[in-house]
Amino acid sequence: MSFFAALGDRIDRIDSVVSVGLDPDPARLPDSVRDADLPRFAFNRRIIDATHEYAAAYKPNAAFYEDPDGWRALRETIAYAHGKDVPVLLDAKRGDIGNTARQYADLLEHADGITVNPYLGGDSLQPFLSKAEKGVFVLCRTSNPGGADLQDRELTDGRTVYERVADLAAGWNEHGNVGLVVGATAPDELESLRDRVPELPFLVPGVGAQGGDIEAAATAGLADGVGLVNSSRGIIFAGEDGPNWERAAGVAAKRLRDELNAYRG
Ligand SMILES: O=C(O)c1cc(=O)[nH]c(=O)n1[C@@H]1O[C@H](COP(=O)(O)O)[C@@H](O)[C@H]1O
Repeated sequence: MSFFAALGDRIDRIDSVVSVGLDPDPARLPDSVRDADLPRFAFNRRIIDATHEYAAAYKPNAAFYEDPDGWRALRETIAYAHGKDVPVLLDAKRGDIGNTARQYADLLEHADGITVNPYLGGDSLQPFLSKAEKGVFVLCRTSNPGGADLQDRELTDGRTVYERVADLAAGWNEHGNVGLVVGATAPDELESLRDRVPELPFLVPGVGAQGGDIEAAATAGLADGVGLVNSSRGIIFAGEDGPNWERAAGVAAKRLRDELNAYRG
């Protein structure tokens, strides 16, 4: 089954579009997991136990795993999430010349989808796009303050760079496996992109710790009901190092689901 068909099924089954970001910052891990063989996996496993009934997907960001133990923790995390029947989107933001991109695309062996960077153009993304059953989310209008520096620039044809990316991504969607990454901190752009590429599901990060717009995320993020709204720190560190940190994560995931559902209608 294709990534978006499976994601749509999961969204319908649990009535949630929440993506739980698994970004286990080592400096913030609770004491109770620090002595585990793989502390990041021990943490993620307990977060997954506490949140899976609200999680349409998990999104581990590769930055938190790029060392030998980290890769082991990531693989265990993905397998554990799959054991709970939750798809996993690897937030890797990759993009490179074809020969290198083919190696990066092997990252998709274990995950169900990936985030990619369009800066090197269409050929650099082919190794990802050609994996028809995997989801490929193209960075379009990012949530960080500097996202505007390049992405909002106007091109000679009057389009902004992020609009051009959206148009290109729509053209790359030969297998129906392409989505866009659009931050909730840019609600106007989010809404105009929904009108521009109505068929593309969005991954919308930036709610929670970055203070993004939940209403815009819930209304503009979805294409025919399919899309994801991600919170990482706002869920996984909701209880910080308190004794009930897992419970706090579960409560935060449920709260985000309910807030989004109030606007999903
Ligand atoms: O691709 C992403 O997921 C992403 C794109 C973007 O524009 N902004 C953004 O915050 N992200 C990621 O989404 C997550 C947000 O984390 P929190 O701010 O803790 O919710 C991090 O893993 C970011 O790298």
